[in-house]
Order: sequence, then C-alpha cells, then structure tokens
Amino acid sequence: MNAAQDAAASYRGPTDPPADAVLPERHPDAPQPGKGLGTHYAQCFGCGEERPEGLHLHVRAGEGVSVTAEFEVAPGHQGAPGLIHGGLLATAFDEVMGAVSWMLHVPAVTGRLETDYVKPVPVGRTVHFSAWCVGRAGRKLYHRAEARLDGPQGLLVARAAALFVAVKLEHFTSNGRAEEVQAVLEDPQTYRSLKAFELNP
Ligand SMILES: CCCCC/C=C\C/C=C\C/C=C\C/C=C\CCCC(=O)SCCNC(=O)CCNC(=O)[C@H](O)C(C)(C)COP(=O)(O)OP(=O)(O)OC[C@H]1O[C@@H](n2cnc3c(N)ncnc32)[C@H](O)[C@@H]1OP(=O)(O)O
Repeated sequence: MNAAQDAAASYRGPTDPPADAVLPERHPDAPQPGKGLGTHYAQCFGCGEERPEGLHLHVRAGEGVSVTAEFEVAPGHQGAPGLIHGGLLATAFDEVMGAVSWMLHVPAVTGRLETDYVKPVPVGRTVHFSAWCVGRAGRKLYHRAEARLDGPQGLLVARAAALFVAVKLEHFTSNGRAEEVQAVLEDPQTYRSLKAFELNP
C-alpha cells in the first residue's frame, strides 16, 4: 500500500461514526418489525399522503434500528430518458434514513447525505430500500442505506451514508413557516405523535 492508499484506507469522513460512538437500541415503543411507520407529516414530499407529486414512501420497521421501504419509479421521476433522476433517489434515501431516527424516537434532521450511484435505475421498476443505524455519538446519528432493484435481494443500484443531528421540536416550530407549523400543531393526530417524542424520549 502506498501513502495515498494508506491515507484513503484510514480516512474517516463526516458520515463515519467516531471512535466514541455507540450502537443505540431501538426505542421500546418503536413499531414491531414489518409494521408501517406511517407518515410523520401529511405534507412531506417523501412520505406524505396529501402531496400528489410526492414519493409516497411507505416505510416499515425492520429488526433492531432499521427500516425498509419500496418505491416504484414513475415517468415523473426521470432525469435521463427512461432513467430515474439521481437527486430523487437521494431524496428517497433522505426519507428512509430519516425514518431510522424514528425507530429511536429521536427527532433529527439531515446534516450530511452522501450517495453512491452504482447502476442506472429504469422507469417502471421498483426500488427496495433498507436503512439502518451504525452509531450514535451525542446528538449525532450515523445511518446507512442501500437501494436494490425489484426485491430486497435484487441488484444493488445505490448506497447512501448520512449524518443526522438530533434536534428539539423547537427546531421545527421556530424555523418553519408559521401557517404550516400552526396547522400541524392544531392537528390532533400529528400533535399526539410529536408529544410522544417529547414525553417519551
Ligand atoms: C412542528 C412540525 C414537526 C414535524 C416533524 C415531525 C417529526 C420529526 C421527527 C422525526 C422525523 C421522522 C422522519 C424523518 C423523515 C424524513 C427525513 C427528512 C429529513 C430532512 O430532510 S431534514 C431537512 C434537511 N436538513 C436541514 O434542514 C438541517 C439544516 N441544518 C441545521 O438546522 C443545523 O445545521 C443542524 C441542526 C443540523 C446542526 O446545528 P446545531 O446548531 O443544532 O448543532 P451544531 O452545528 O453544533 O452540530 C452538532 C454536531 O453535528 C456536527 N454537524 C452538523 N452538521 C454537520 C455536517 N453537515 N457535517 C458534519 N458534521 C456536522 C457538528 O460538527 C457538531 O458536532 P460536534 O458536536 O462533534 O461538534
């Protein structure tokens, strides 16, 4: 190994858990494996049922601190003719890795998201996502994800790594546009799930 290879092998980037990271345990109230997580916000582009143009990802709990989801690539998702837009795949990764934090009952936002595009993804195929946590160091959560074609064991088409940062619910209430924040706080179902995060961390 030359010096450059050596440096590359020992490189630890911002999405790699530091030496003091621990593997967190799933929250006792996290849904059982196979159960849907539901949407965290009805207007979410990734999982909301009220956004017609959204991805409508249905995320399910996996074993431990992991989740799975599927998504059918539609003509509206194209970047090149008949192929998915890469940014859209990154969006889907953001959503499924965000849901991993849900398994910990930790409200968290994406700090950094890295995507490796391995193979092109054609329209009309189904992308199967799996995502899991590889460590927590203080407020920082380290997640990984994979996307495979047509089945959970299908061809690997993309991989992702992310750093999420745990935030207080105030992050959303004080930064979001007032009309949407107000609407969500008045919606009893969302309010209940937000409160569950606060009261039962
Ligand atoms: C009322 C409505 C509520 C609705 C929401 C409901 C529920 C939410 C709950 C669960 C969500 C469930 C599912 C999620 C589904 C979808 C996922 C989509 C997720 C997103 O789509 S979300 C949008 C994109 N996202 C942002 O909009 C973030 C913008 N950003 C910021 O808001 C700040 O930037 C923040 C908060 C990230 C940090 O700010 P901060 O001031 O709190 O903390 P600070 O800067 O000290 O960082 C602390 C430590 O993280 C390290 N760190 C931070 N960023 C880093 C980076 N990029 N690279 C390397 N390290 C980084 C620092 O180096 C330090 O590390 P150290 O502690 O070691 O020094």
